[in-house]
Amino acid sequence: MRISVIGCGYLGAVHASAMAELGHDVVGIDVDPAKIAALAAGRPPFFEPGLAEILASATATGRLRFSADIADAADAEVHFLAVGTPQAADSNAADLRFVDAAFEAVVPHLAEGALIVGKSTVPVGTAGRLAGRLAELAPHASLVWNPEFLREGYAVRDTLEPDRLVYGVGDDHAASVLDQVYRAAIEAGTPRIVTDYATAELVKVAANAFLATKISFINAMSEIADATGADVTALADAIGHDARIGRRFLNAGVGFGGGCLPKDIRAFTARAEELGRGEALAFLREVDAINLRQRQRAVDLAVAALDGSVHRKRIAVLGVTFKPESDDVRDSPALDVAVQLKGLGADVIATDPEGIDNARARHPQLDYVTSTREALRGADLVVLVTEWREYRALDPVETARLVAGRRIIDGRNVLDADAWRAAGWEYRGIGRP
Ligand SMILES: NC(=O)c1ccc[n+]([C@@H]2O[C@H](COP(=O)([O-])OP(=O)(O)OC[C@H]3O[C@@H](n4cnc5c(N)ncnc54)[C@H](O)[C@@H]3O)[C@@H](O)[C@H]2O)c1
Ligand SMILES: O=c1ccn([C@@H]2O[C@H](COP(=O)(O)OP(=O)(O)O[C@H]3O[C@H](CO)[C@@H](O)[C@H](O)[C@H]3O)[C@@H](O)[C@H]2O)c(=O)[nH]1
Repeated sequence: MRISVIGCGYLGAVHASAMAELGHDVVGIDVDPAKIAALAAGRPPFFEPGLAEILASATATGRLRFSADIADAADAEVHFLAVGTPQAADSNAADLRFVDAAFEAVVPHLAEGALIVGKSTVPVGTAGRLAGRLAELAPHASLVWNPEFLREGYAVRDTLEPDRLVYGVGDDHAASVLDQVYRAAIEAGTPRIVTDYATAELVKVAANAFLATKISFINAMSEIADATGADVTALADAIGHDARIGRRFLNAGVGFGGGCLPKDIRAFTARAEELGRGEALAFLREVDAINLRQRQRAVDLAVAALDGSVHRKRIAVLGVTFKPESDDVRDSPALDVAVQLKGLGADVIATDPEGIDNARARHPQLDYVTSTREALRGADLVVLVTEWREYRALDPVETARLVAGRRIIDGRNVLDADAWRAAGWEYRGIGRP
């Protein structure tokens, strides 16, 4: 099929490349000329495992093109909207300016029978509003909301082999067109839920609210574990054996960040308040508060490890991205911890395999080094805040030779506490004795 993907960020660039990989004829559109130039040259503008390969092969065949001119999307049968919906500058609500602008920009170019497919995460009610506007401006076209559930770090696989497909539709025709787009996944048995706009929009934010709640639940347990000498990782293993609970997303630590979970639970809360149902989601405020407290707890542990003051102490911060296998530093707990330590007067040396450029652009006041050894050399304290494989694999004996003081805070509970203590380290995890 002929497809356009409007917005080529973390979601859109992967979606465009994956659709071309499936054999569709795709044009990616973005307002950022630098991003378009990189993508058109077959270079991913961000780090995402597997993206470089499918981007290069699809651009080489000519099945995947990029343009900054929306008119180049005119002959597409299906237009995916994948622009950002960040938190508004002055409230918890989602900023829908980019969705509205992209929608208004594509409408004049819609061919007879064209389909607009919303992928961005939006407040419930947005699709209904846009469908009303489409009926006025281009009654020959229709709209579907098809939320995206990919995880950064696994984005290519999640797009090609999703857990489920959700279509919020206004008519049956739209669903059959989208079935052609996703034929490969449907034939492979991917569950497909066809529903109304509001339900589809809610499925997305409900899923993220549930995941965020699960993480904050275990982080709340980690606070109680710290107060009682219990071990939150053993607790998570034990409750996780109950299939109704499940072990995944029960890793206590510095908490969740990124361009999705934090802003999505806030936008969901704000939308519930607009609907006069703020109380129903009041618990999400607590989920957010617990999450932010985890960052403070890591900072407090650092201060305690250095006998009450980090001032002028050299602290190696391992990781700046919000999770491993991504260069994304949006609302990153790791970067937040580094910035807070710097604010307390520490000499922070931060390192990360992929995130340094993005981190430096946001927080130029920190010192960054690309080599882990260089970050560790002479450190009074090591703080592991993003669980990159390289950091999980650190050898306590070898690491001890590099540092000035054998103190480590494991902000992701991924190290073998016994092994580190045996090598003479003062080890502190989150909710671990
Ligand atoms: N990142 C993820 O893992 C992920 C997963 C699922 C859903 N989402 C949702 O997808 C949406 C996009 O997220 P993202 O992380 O890709 O954001 P992003 O900021 O990385 O990308 C958004 C892109 O849209 C472009 N853009 C803005 N206005 C435009 C316009 N009028 N026309 C064309 N392009 C325009 C921007 O230049 C940018 O490249 C959000 O709603 C997000 O919540 C993201
Ligand atoms: O047990 C856990 C699991 C995750 N995290 C943290 O939670 C954050 C989010 O992780 P993850 O959900 O894997 O990353 P995202 O790529 O942001 O993906 C989420 O947000 C996307 C955008 O909406 C959705 O599409 C995905 O389904 C949803 O998982 C990261 O900071 C993780 O470190 C924890 O602290 N403990």
